[in-house]
Amino acid sequence: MTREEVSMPSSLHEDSFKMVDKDFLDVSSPSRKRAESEVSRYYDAQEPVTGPDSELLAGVDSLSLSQQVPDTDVSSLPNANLNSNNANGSSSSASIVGGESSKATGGSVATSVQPTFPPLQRRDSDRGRGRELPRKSSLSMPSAPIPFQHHHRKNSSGSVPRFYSAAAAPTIRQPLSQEFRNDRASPAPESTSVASEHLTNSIPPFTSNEPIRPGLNGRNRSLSRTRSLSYIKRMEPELPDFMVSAPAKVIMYGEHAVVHGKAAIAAALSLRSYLHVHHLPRDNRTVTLHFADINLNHTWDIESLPWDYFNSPAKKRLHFDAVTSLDDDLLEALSPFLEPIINKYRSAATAFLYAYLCLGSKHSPAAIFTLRSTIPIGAGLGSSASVTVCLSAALHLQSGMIVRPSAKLFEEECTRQLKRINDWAFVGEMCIHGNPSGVDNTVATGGKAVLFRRGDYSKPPEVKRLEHFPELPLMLVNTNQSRRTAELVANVHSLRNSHPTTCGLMLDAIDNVTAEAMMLLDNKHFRPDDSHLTRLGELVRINHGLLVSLGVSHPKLERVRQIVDGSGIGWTKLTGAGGGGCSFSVLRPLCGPADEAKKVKVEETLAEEGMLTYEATLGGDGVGVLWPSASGKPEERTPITREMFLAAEGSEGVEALVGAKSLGTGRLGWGFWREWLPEEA
Ligand SMILES: Nc1ncnc2c1ncn2[C@@H]1O[C@H](COP(=O)(O)OP(=O)(O)OP(=O)(O)O)[C@@H](O)[C@H]1O
Ligand SMILES: C[C@@](O)(CCO)CC(=O)[O-]
Repeated sequence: MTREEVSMPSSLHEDSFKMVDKDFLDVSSPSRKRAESEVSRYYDAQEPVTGPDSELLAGVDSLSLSQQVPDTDVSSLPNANLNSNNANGSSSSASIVGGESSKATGGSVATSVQPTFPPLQRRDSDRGRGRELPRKSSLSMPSAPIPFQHHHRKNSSGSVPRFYSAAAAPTIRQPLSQEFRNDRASPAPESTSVASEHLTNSIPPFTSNEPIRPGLNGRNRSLSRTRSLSYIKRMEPELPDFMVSAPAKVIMYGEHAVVHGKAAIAAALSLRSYLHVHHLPRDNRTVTLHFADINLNHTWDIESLPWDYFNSPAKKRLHFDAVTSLDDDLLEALSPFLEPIINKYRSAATAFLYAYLCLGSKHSPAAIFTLRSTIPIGAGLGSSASVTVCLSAALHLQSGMIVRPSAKLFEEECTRQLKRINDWAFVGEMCIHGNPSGVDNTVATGGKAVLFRRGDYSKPPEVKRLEHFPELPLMLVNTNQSRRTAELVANVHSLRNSHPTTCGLMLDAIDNVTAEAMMLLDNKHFRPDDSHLTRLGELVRINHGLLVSLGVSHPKLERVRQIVDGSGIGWTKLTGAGGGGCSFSVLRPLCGPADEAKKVKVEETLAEEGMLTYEATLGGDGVGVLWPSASGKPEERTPITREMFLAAEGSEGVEALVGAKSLGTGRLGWGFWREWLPEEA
């Protein structure tokens, strides 16, 4: 699909609104006029355009779509021939469902950020965030065989789905992608794909006193080597253990409105989820999902999962498919396998199993997926998206469908891999949220900051990276009031249905706020001084007021606002879905000890009322990988085992053990998919 490129005169307002709303492109649209006059009034009140602000204005010219990555036709991808490999020899188009799935979007999600960033510091004690020590995996499987009866049931379109016997089901053997083949030829260890590394590592060191006999092709080998190799092969895991990680996010402007086709600005936050993937010996055919933070620990027998159903030509989704809705039949096929999991967390397990079955095969390696997160759960900071990005990245790496980031990974391929991770993280978000916009998983995948808009859910979103996103003085507050994103999103939908005109205007107003903020935030001449911060702060306050009117605030959030407003230290807004969870305040520059004292007083008051205060760093890296999960110099690599990961104490312990700050980035530390050369360790 070709992205609509709009050519407009590069004036301040026109350029800045390009990505915000199609309405803005129409110079006569009321929303465009409103925002223009707002912004003009602001700049008229500033210094003349020859002063420092002229630089600010000039920088706005840089807001354009020109950096968007062009769309890519999937047929040109090295692994586009996947479908033709199925057992029943069906043609490639037969196994792709939906015309749209055959296209890659080219959405630009990769970012350019500083290599490391300080972890978010909790101000209060680590209350309530202690982590479990290792628990024994429970092997619980549905006793009934795979339910095939639902295959005969009518689907939503009224047709009777086909029955797929195991024999007729295609066995999809994934071909080596081009990058994999290239990388195998390359001696550089950091450029190997997951699968190629597995091939080189899978033969263990061998020593024997047996006489050497000539083997095939004249090569020497011993008999016991042949015997022990088959034994060792069974006992050896197929792949080394590895880890992936993805950040939390803060929505600065536009939450909820973004679900209704408006734009939002969001940035990655320095809190992260970490997923450890431990591979089991080949003769073990189980997969375990251990979400340690929520005490979810479940094991499935790989071969008894409904592979035939997921791999059937009508249902099969491929790595490069952009799936924009969940398949009810597939969900139903999964339900017996999810029954043993408590209701509250079933959606998180669904997110895993759905992607596991779509992206894997009966032959997927046996593994334990263990997740721990430093992100408060259900608090508006995108904890669910961070988890689904980790799951998506891990499953793609495991199947060899993406390669690890390295200096040799050219920019287009990096963007393509990020897109795959993001698209499948969105599928996980659909399992957890129901109706996500996709902004959370997009930021958690690409990191730094984005302007995001999804007008048409059947099409890829428009994403613009905010290259110049500034370092902002923010204070994050967690009200500790739990809530569910899915419910709040549904509430706004029903309010809009009851009051379409009024709610429509409020959503337009939020869109205007985002448009104005965009001009300040994506500007290399932005100065976090009083005048620019005041402007941003006012927009924060206006956006919060509109969210209150949409009914997504909470008395505790209003209490935070009251305390911060009362002290005069900044401007406050809820972030994420609201209904509790977190707020953030843009802080005024602190001028001397009196201001400092006010801030300390605010923090104390909030702590007395049971709320946690964080100092946040925005704009960090997106999804990253630690392959293998080990630390130290090449000659003394120490594996980071699942047990060590589970035993790490609290968020600080996790950060100290596996955080990018402690392990570094580059070949021996965390690697991030970025569109620039990673730093070598
Ligand atoms: N650490 C975690 N371990 C396992 N599951 C998690 C974890 N964090 C989040 N989840 C899943 O995500 C759900 C919370 O998602 P929800 O969207 O309600 O909150 P959020 O993503 O933190 O907030 P928002 O969507 O407003 O940013 C949990 O119920 C759980 O299913
Ligand atoms: C409330 C919402 O806008 C943000 C949640 O972080 C929902 C979404 O965009 O999916």
